[in-house]
Amino acid sequence: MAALDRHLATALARIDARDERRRLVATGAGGPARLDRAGRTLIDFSSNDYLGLARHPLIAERSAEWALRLGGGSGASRLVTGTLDAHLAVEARIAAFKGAEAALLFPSGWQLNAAVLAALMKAAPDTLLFTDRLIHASLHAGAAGHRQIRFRHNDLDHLETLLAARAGEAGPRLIVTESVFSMDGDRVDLARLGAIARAHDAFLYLDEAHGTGVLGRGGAGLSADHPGVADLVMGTFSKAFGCFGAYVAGSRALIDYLVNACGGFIFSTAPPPAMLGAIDAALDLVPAMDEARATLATRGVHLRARLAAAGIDTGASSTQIVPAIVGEASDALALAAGLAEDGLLAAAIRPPTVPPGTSRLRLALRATHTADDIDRLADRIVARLAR
Ligand SMILES: Cc1ncc(COP(=O)(O)O)c(C=O)c1O
Repeated sequence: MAALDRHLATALARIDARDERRRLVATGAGGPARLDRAGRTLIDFSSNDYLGLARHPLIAERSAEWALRLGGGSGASRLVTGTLDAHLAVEARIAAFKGAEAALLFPSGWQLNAAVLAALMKAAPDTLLFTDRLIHASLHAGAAGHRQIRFRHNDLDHLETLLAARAGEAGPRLIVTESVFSMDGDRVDLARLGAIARAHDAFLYLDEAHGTGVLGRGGAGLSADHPGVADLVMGTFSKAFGCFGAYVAGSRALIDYLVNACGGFIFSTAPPPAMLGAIDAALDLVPAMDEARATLATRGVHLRARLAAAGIDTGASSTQIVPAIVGEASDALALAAGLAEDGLLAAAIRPPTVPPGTSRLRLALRATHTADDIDRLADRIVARLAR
């Protein structure tokens, strides 16, 4: 056993002692908004497949068709021989979908944020980096090595105060936030944020991982309803799009810079044809899914009303992500375990993912949940918390 192995074992033992050991559990498909686990079918309130597209036949078929026609792998990075006509065609479709000059594909949203934010900071290391307190872990990875000036979550007054306090300092300004926050389901006030960014000559980086496909004109995200406000918009195809991969959209100059300076793009093999085919099919489907988006919004309104009527805090949620905030980590874990007995899968989210005292169930709704599914969930949460 190498010395490092002993450190790994010690670290794992510490995780065990804190009761925080996580394990991978195999999960199978179990029908619309259902999944199979350990021989049982559960109603799934944990996945991010908001439009129910992950098992859509058109996505699976086109993915298979492009793999059969173009191959299983791309063979090299995009700048060497990895760029196919299909990459350029899909990127042109994404740019049109987002109303942007240009777009670039990445293998995942995590990799994109980690690589793209780092590349922006590299262009001007004296950049003042303003970040919402609740930005995703991948954005922290991108900001590594740089001081973040963090504003209270979605508190734009606080952001303005911080920007004003540094008005005399040198260096460009960069604001990083999300359109829909993954643990709270609340959204940013993009019109006001845009005005603040303009007033302070700040570049606005917007993560639309949870907004893409769900919000905005044709599901193009919140930014689609506020053209020109964000300088850079990223999103992922792994959630509402039901497939995999991620995009960054913005000006031609921004995308050209990333092609030339973003290490996570340059030194990574080009996304494979199967991924491109799946995204291409989802781009055919998503803009036409206004009815599914309306159903999803209605389900959220109904669930929040049911939980509020029972005195359960759902925070500032206004989207398909509804937290049921219960307080202590042990309470959230007990509630999730109880719901699993009832046939309902809902993830318990605890510190450090959320602040202490705000442990919760993160309820992720889908257009394919029925009204009865939502009522059953609300009934069981209310009954279990009343015990
Ligand atoms: C806000 C946010 N950004 C980025 C990501 C990463 O996206 P992906 O799952 O495609 O890696 C996630 C995924 O959980 C997310 O919630």
